[in-house]
Amino acid sequence: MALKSPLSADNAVPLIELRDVTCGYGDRIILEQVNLVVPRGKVLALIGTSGGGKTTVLRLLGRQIRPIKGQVSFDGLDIAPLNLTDLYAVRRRMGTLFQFGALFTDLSVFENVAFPLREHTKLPEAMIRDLVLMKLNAVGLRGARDLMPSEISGGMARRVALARAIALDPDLVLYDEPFAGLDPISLGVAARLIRDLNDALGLTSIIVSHDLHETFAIADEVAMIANGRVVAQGTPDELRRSEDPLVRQFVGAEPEGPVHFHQPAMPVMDDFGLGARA
Ligand SMILES: Nc1ncnc2c1ncn2[C@@H]1O[C@H](COP(=O)(O)OP(=O)(O)OP(=O)(O)O)[C@@H](O)[C@H]1O
Repeated sequence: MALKSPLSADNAVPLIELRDVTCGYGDRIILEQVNLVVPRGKVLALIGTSGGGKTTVLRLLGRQIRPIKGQVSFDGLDIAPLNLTDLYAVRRRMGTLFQFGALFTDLSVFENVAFPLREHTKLPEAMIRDLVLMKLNAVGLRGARDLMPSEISGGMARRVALARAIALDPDLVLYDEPFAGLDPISLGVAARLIRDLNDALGLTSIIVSHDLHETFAIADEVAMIANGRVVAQGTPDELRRSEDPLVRQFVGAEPEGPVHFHQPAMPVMDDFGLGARA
């Protein structure tokens, strides 16, 4: 398969589309009839309650899990029937930055960013060097190339992970909690960088985050997932102004509302053995 599908040039085709997707783990349904469109060039934030299924959406896109029903399309291509070679070609077009960046601790900053290039290409060393330094420059860390992960701050580590995520010039970058554990300044820097790289490199980005303030500041669109469904999708302003009780509860951080606080469980009396004693 060609690295880019013939549909790549067609801007009318969204880069990502989930159509009526139902999926879960074992017998447990997590997402039900979810529809989600991510237009090219945009930054989409996925927000919602813990355990609502945001990371599951990212797993669907990488086909780490498959839908029970419905279709997941990348660049107009249904990814469910792809053979492994074609699936890997699609995955190469997706960069990922998962929680805390997870750098290889025994590799230098330079080697961390070079890793995907060495794994997935046969480029000569001189070209790998240039590409790595370009990516490190883009995140402001060209000067940190020889440091080890233990010698850099958490914010710097996140930026190295970002350079690694874009090493192969992906079309799509998936961020799962990219701001977790960062101080407010590093968080602001990381958020701005995600936005700037998205625009400068012509990427499309999906960010799963609980940091609504930073996420709303950089996202073009926000989709909220609750109770297994996309309950709202719109611009940050549209979500802020939403009258939907679910959205208001979450965006306004109100403890009471339609989002369930408790995981479904047997009655509390039964769990503590009190039901039978009455
Ligand atoms: N591999 C798995 N096997 C079984 N259940 C899983 C698995 N991964 C996730 N789940 C369950 O699926 C639900 C959705 O998980 P997911 O990680 O997608 O939620 P999330 O919205 O990303 O949550 P958070 O904001 O806490 O990261 C959770 O209830 C979780 O327990």
